[in-house]
This record gives sequence, C-alpha cells and structure tokens, in this order.
Amino acid sequence: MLSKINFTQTQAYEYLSNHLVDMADMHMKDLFAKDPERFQKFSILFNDIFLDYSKNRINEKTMALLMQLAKECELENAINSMFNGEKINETEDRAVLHTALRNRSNTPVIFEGKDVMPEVNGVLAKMKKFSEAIISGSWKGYTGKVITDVVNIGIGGSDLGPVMVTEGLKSYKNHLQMHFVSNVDGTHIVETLKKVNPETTLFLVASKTFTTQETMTNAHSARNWFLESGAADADVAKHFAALSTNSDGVSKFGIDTENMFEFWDWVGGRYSLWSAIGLPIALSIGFENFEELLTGAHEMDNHFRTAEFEQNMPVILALIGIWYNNFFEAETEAILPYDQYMHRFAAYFQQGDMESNGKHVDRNGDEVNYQTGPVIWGEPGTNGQHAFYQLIHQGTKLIPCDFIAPAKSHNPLGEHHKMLLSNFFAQTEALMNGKTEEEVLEEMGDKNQESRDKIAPFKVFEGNRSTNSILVKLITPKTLGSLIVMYEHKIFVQGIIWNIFSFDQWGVELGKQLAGKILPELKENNEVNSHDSSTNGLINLYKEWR
Ligand SMILES: O=P(O)(O)OC[C@H]1O[C@](O)(CO)[C@@H](O)[C@@H]1O
Repeated sequence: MLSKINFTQTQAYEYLSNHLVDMADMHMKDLFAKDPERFQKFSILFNDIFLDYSKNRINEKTMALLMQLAKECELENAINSMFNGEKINETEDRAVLHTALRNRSNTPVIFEGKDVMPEVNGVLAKMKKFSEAIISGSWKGYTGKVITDVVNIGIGGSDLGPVMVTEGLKSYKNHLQMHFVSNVDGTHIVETLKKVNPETTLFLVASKTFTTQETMTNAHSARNWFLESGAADADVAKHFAALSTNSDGVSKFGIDTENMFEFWDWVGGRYSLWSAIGLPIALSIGFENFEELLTGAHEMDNHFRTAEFEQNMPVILALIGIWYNNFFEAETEAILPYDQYMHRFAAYFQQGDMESNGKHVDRNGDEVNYQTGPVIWGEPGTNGQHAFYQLIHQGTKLIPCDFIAPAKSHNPLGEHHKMLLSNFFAQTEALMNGKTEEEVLEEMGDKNQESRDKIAPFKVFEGNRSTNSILVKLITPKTLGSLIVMYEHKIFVQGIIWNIFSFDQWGVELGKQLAGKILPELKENNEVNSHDSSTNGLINLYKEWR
C-alpha cells in the first residue's frame, strides 16, 4: 500500500526550504559559466529521447535533496505497489494496472490471484483481427461496401488519447478517415455526420462506464441517423462496435457483445489509450504500429521501474516540477511541442495531469496545507511564440516549460524544419540568458541618449526562466509511446509525493449531478426558483430566449 507521509514534514523538505534561499537569487547564466560540465551533468538519454534539464534553477545539491525527498516519501515502494497490482486507487477500491496493457514481455501480472495477461492478449488479438478486416476491406458494410470512415464517439479519456495519438502519428495513417465526436453539443455530431456515408461508416462507441451522458447521447443520435438512412436494426452489427468495461450497458444499447472490445476497471479512463480504447489508433495507423506504440510504452515502464532515481526520466521531471510548484510557487507548467502533429499533446496531458493531481485532500483524508497539481497548458511552437510567449519571457510569473522537438521531420520540406528547430533552440536559450540593460543599450547603438534611456527598460529580459528540452530523433509510434509514458509516470511520482490519490476523479461528479437535476427543469416552461438567484436568473432568461 502507499505511504501516507506529509512531504512537508520530511527532513528533505526542510533542507530544500533552506536551500531555496541560496537558489532563489542564483542566475542560471552564472551556474553555466561556473560549470563547463553542467549540460552533461543534467541531461539523460533514453533510447531516442534526450532530456536536457540543465536550464533549470538547480544545482547538484538541489537534485540530491529532491532525490532524498522521493526516498523519504517511499517512492520505490509506491512504484512496486502500482506495478504489482495492489489496490492503490483506494477511494475507488481499484488497482492501477494500465502498465499490464503494454506489458510486451508478457510476464505474468497477477491481480487478485489471477494473471491478467491472457485476457489482455485476447483483446489485443481481437483488435488485430478486427482492424485488419476493416483496413483490408474484407469487413463490409450493410450494402456490401468497404468501410471508409471511422467515427469514435467518446469523451475525456475515451477521446483525448486516441485523438492525440492519431494526430501525432498522422504520417503513419492509412486510407481510413478518422472522426472524433466528444461534445454533447449537437453541433459536433451533426457536423461530423454531414461528412460521412452510413453505408461506409464504422462507429466506435468508446466509454469505460457506458453511462457517460455525452457519449450515450451522441451514440443514440448516431444510431438514429444510421437507421433513418434506410438501414435495419440487424445492420447495426456491421457498423457499430463498443469499447467498454460494461457488457450489460453495451447489450442494452443494442450492440452485439461480439462487437465489444473489453477492458477492465483497473484501467483508469485517462490511462486507457493502451487498452481497447486504442482501437481507433490501430485502425488509423495499422495494428503493427499500435503494437510499436505499446512497445515504446513498455520500454519506458521498464526504465521507470528499474533505473536509479538519479537516472530516471519521469522521476527527474517530477521532482523538478515539485521544486517549482512547492518551493518557487509556480502555478502552471507549459508543454510546448515543436511538432505540428503533436498539436493535441498538451490538451491530452491537461486531463492526464489535472484530473489526476487536482486534489486538495491527502491520502489520510485531511486537507493539504501545500500546493498540489499545476495548471497544464500549451500549444505547438512556433504558434505559441506569436501568442503567449511574451508573458513567459517578460511577465511576472515563473512558468516552467517543457520544449519538445523531433530532430527529423516527417515532412522535410526546404528549410522548414531547420527554421522550426532554430526557434526551439533559441527560445530556451533566450529564456535562460535573457538580455541585460547593457546589451540592450549596445544594441540600440547611436540613438540619442534620451530615447535610449526611455526605451531600454522595456527591452530588458531578466532571463533565468526554466525549461526542459526534450529532443527526440523522430516522432515514431515507439517514441511517442515512450514519451506519453514518461509524462504518465511523472504525474504518478508527483501524486505520491503530494500524498494524494492520483487515480480517482471525484471532482468531476458535482457538476454532472447538478446538470442531471437541471435538465428536467429545462424541459418545462415554468419559471424556475429552486436555485440561487444567479442560476435561477440565467435559466429563466434562457427559457425566455429559446
Ligand atoms: O469512458 P467514460 O466512462 O465514458 O468516461 C469518460 C471520462 O469521464 C471522466 O470520468 C470524467 O468525467 C473521465 O475520467 C473519463 O475519461
């Protein structure tokens, strides 16, 4: 089981608090000047992923104390508990075994006395057969035509992962057109259905619980559209499949359980792209590439499980994040991929991180007296540069950033990739070095003294802004698999140290409950007065205007 240690009570926390006094005013520029080995010391290579964390406000003592913190919080024990299938998701009484889904070494993973691997492999085999039949065209729609379009209907973890990966690996894509419908806003399904033909479309209803309002509503609308187009009930089997843990719900909806791809309650929604929820990925890039994604994930699992903390990428990233979050009081973290295909990567980890570590009660059930998960955000470079980087460079907030870029492009067009990467390298250098007043004045040259003095302060960059640079050789299925898992485990490590439960998400329930109460009120025409004056007022204005 997981320890329940308040990390602010550890010896390492006290040492780190004292150490912060020394580090707070230290400029990274000086740290680099003093130590020619700094880059070598604070960087690490794992397969085709290189992490340079030298442009952080750290020195060897910082890292040693952070490692001590991880040890005092019994991180090693927590890692073993997760991989060994203990019910570490205590508030839902569940194990956390998404690592078994990508266990390519196939060693037994025992949960409640039973090896889960035969079932995992069984579903993978079914996904392989199905995806190959759809891609090859041997699977026919109800009028005998091949499938050309796949519509995945799901939300949250049943949408974001498949969207992010199919976009991230678009250069591996086959002929199938992929569509993703998540929002309960009718616009999403209506606009998608305009693009597809019922005779050649496969719908995947993706929901762990098969009760999620948005997904079930969209799935019913899709089925109605399909039947209204002239298809019969019996034809549903050729055009609808379910990805779920809930076979009763799937049968009730009218999907043959033959067309159901199963997973298990020890797979958290936001960690489910490795399960049957990954079927749209297998359809889009082929099953072999999906397996490569799993292999990359498994390799990062092994690295996380076996590497010393000092050489462990997820552990290093997590501890640096804690250094900023809990000592420098940074409130957000940006994820900035310099790769257009990765444009949903930050959005994916908004759920991954914020749904996992957005908690204010510790594992003892007590209110925390420290900060937990940061706000995660980001956009691909260079678009972000022309939008929000101003604040990162010259604003009043410290925003630690992860810059991610591939050395090779899938689209090596002219000078594009060199230009992209020149920006990637330049940004972290600029954020670290900044620009002093002397440099500004020198750059301004012969301008008259008055105008120089007036403008110079606006052109100064204090620098000392923290970044991690993650350079990968090429975004392949395997590398992407490893990259995703690197962040997954970073989140896990932080949750352990913050002494919170990272695998539940009770915070999303209240809004759902209240929406359930308000929906019947919207169906009536009478004035509503059962809420506060603001909510009543808004509902009544809506009723007047609709
Ligand atoms: O797969 P389901 O059961 O439809 O849930 C979708 C999403 O809803 C949530 O429960 C949050 O509301 C997420 O954790 C989950 O990924």
